[in-house]
Order: sequence, then structure tokens, then C-alpha cells
Amino acid sequence: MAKQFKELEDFLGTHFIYTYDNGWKYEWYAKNDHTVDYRIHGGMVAGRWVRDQEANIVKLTDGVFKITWTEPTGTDVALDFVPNENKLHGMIFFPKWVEEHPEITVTYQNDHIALMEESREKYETYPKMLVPEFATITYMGDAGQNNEDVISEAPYDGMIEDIQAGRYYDADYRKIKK
Ligand SMILES: C=Cc1ccc(O)cc1
Repeated sequence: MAKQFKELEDFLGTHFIYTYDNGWKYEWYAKNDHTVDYRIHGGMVAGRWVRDQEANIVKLTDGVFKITWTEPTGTDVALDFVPNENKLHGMIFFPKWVEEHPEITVTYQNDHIALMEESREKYETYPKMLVPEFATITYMGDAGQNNEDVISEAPYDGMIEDIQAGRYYDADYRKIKK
């Protein structure tokens, strides 16, 4: 039987892959009670990946978790996970500049924080581009908290398939070296 989520402790340390109804594909990891990592495989900013993003993470009710954060780009995100039903709702609030220059954000953001902060001042913020979408969770992995191997390299074509087929992490959820 699939894992049942109830408390925040059940949720923290979980690694998810999901597809939004608009086709955008994301990979996201609840690293600990105030930190998230993610990788974007499809959509407007496919190729972007981020580690150690500070976030607010709460349990709303049994098995329902809300995560919110604001990024160095000025993008705000609110995710509501219902993992027992393999679904979530995401709301992304992109500043106008990310919609106009997505390529600036398609990188390993941690190495380019100053560029993100400069860009959010240099370009327009408004009107924001709002993306409210449900998503279907296609993969859940019990990675444990603070596992630096979960999101540790750029997304590549076939990565989702490697993860889902069990070719990417070993039994201890460490990345299998290629
Ligand atoms: C902009 C980041 C972001 C990360 C995960 C997600 O599901 C939506 C947006």
C-alpha cells in the first residue's frame, strides 16, 4: 500500500515529481521544515534548478501541506500538497521580467543570486504573470531530510525516467555515480 501522509514529519524529507495540468514538469524536495530544493524539467523555465530555498512549510490538516516562498527573482510561489491523493495545487506569481526574459533564470540559481537581484530591479515587475494549476504527482521518494544528493545536478533529458525506473538513487537514496 502507498505511504499515507498525516503529520508534517511524514511530509518532510519527501521527494516529488509532478506534472501540472498545463504540461509543466517539476521535481521538488521538502528538504527540512524551512527549506526546499527543486528542478524544472518542462515549461516556461525548464532547466532551472535551485537548492536551499527558504520556505514556510505547514500542515493545514491531516495529510494536507502548504508551502510558500519568495525567490531572489521576485517570483512568489504557493503550493498545496495532498499527497494521499497524488495531487497538489500550485500558484506561481511571476514578475513581468521573468515572463519576458525567462532565459536569465534558467540556470543553477545558487551561483547567480546577484544576477537575479539585479534583474528584478532592472526590468519590470508588473503586471505579474499568474499561473494557477493543479498537478498530478507521478513519483514520491522517501529521501530523508537534508539529503544533498536529491537535487545535486542540472536536469537532463531522461532524468525523470532514470529516477522513476530506480536507476538514479541507490537503496539509501544516494545518487548512483555514472
Ligand atoms: C518557481 C518555482 C516553483 C517550484 C515548484 C513548483 O511546483 C512551482 C514553482
